[in-house]
Amino acid sequence: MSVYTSVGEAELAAWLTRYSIGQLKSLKGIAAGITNTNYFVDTTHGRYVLTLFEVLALDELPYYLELMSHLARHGVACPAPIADSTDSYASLLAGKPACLVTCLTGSEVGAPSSAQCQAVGEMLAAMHEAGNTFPKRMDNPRGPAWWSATAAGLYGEMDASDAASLHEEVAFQERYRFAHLPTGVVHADLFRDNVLLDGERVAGFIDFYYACNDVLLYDVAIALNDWARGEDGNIDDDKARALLAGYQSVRPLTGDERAAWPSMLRAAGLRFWVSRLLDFYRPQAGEMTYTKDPKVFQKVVEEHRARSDFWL
Ligand SMILES: Nc1ncnc2c1ncn2[C@@H]1O[C@H](COP(=O)(O)OP(=O)(O)OP(=O)(O)O)[C@@H](O)[C@H]1O
Ligand SMILES: N[C@@H](CCO)C(=O)O
Repeated sequence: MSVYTSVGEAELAAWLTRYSIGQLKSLKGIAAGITNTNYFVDTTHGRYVLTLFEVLALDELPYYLELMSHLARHGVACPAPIADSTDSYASLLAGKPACLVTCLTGSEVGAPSSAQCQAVGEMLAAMHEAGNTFPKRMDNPRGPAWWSATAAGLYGEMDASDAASLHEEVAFQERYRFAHLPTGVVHADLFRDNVLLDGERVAGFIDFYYACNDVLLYDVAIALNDWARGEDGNIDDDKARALLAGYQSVRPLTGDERAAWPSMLRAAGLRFWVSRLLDFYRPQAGEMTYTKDPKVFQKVVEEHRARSDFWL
């Protein structure tokens, strides 16, 4: 259940007068999602998605909403934010920062086919290319400095062999410098639950709230570690190759990127291993998240360590 903030029809109708999207017909809470409150909003002009932000503040939203607008304008499949009469994408509703975006077709796919993985890889590369002309910047709040410091605070509470494995990975990554690799706008959380698919077509990437400027290859590795991972936790070779083939059909990897790829797959796994450990050991009071299993990403990292074929 993810309607944390209730909005009444009268309150919404009054807020909608700032938009040029017709009259409110109905609103319906969206059950999926864990961070924000989402509603489908039907007006006389069509269907929109209303998001009330439960964590981000109003002044933090322009980077993300302007990025989505930029990407949609460039033909990347993602929701387009709707501007109000002050030309803003967000304002307060029921005391929360809120925005309206276009409603996409399609749905989340838990067990994607290789063709769907290929389509996601291709759209990710299109997103990276379109991001080249986005002028705003955002540092990655969950980069190497973050995961090293966060892991350091958790070793003492972890099982000794898990802590040793985590420490080994943090130390391994500290020896790598990815600064020479191509950078740009990355989604940074392109998991299966953040993509709507319509058959084999990507209907849209959603949830851009970890997007930032970072190494492009990192985004490919994050996506592959989730999209190609089967129920047994192992990476499926066909899906991994398909995602990479889709990506490279738009943006072929450079020689430096190919050389960095095995370490980058581990770095991308480490980031989610650490964030899931943090949620597990330090659940935030009042934060509306349920803990996802850190072991899944420990296994991903340890498998990549032992791997010899990286699908390139
Ligand atoms: N633009 C959109 N068009 C159609 N459906 C959407 C759109 N945005 C979100 N949804 C639907 O709403 C659900 C919840 O959205 P989302 O996953 O963004 O929730 P959240 O709580 O904001 O984020 P998260 O769950 O990742 O913390 C999605 O699974 C999707 O089904
Ligand atoms: N996609 C993340 C959660 C949101 O950042 C995970 O599965 O750990």
